[in-house]
Amino acid sequence: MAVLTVNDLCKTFGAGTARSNRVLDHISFDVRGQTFVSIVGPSGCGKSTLLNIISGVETHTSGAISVTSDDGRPARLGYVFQDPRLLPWRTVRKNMMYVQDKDDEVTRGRVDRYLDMVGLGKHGDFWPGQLSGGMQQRVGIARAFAVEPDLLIMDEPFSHLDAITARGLRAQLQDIWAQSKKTVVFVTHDVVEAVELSDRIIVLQPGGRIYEDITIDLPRPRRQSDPAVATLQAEVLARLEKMKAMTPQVAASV
Ligand SMILES: Nc1ncnc2c1ncn2[C@@H]1O[C@H](COP(=O)(O)OP(=O)(O)OP(=O)(O)O)[C@@H](O)[C@H]1O
Repeated sequence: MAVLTVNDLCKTFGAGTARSNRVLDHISFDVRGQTFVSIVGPSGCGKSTLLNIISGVETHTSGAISVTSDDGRPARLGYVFQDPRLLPWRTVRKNMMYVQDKDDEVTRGRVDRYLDMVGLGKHGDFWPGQLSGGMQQRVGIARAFAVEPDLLIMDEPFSHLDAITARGLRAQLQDIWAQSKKTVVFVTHDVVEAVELSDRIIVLQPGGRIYEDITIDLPRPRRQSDPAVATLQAEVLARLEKMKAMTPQVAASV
């Protein structure tokens, strides 16, 4: 069943003015439950705008979008941003509990379980300021999964981290995702990252159209050192280079 359905979606900023800017142009796709889908594309192609529309902080100009739960209740969304936005005056565990509806034993147990999954089971009573940037982002990831969302939106969660930390977090994200099988929409600039993590990659092109919708059919867990992963990464990168060559104005913006 589709958790996210995007149907003929358009977004124009400043519609009807001299500065009218069409950012998403008749986009249609859906995301089935328990799949990990990445949205990639050059800077300015509308990735963040699409996420903002999915999460409801931005309106769309036309078309339709819906997020559904599997049991008919209002769909619950979870978010992981570039910056984990932890409240510095709350401990790690209290940051995790802050976004939960209930403060009962089941919820506390779930929060501790997700903290464990990201390797921070012993850090629940730490203050955010006592953690490294990578550890803070792990808390952000655990916090989002612990909400048990119908759809988890991740907006370039590793882009502020150094390459080694990001690689470790990608491996951890794969593990936590394999255990929880949440439906994820993940935005990234990084095709290599997208191939490592995703069941499917939707490539947006400048002007906000879907250029390609690529199925990534590789066994998990995937590691950078795996030749099959590296081969597919090279192939998808080559396809993006082709897109850039076809739209020369992109080259300057990537
Ligand atoms: N609130 C807004 N008002 C007007 N224009 C906007 C607004 N938000 C975004 N835009 C424009 O929409 C286009 C797409 O922006 P968006 O941030 O969605 O792209 P992106 O693919 O996420 O880029 P990046 O990868 O650099 O984050 C850009 O031309 C941007 O200037």
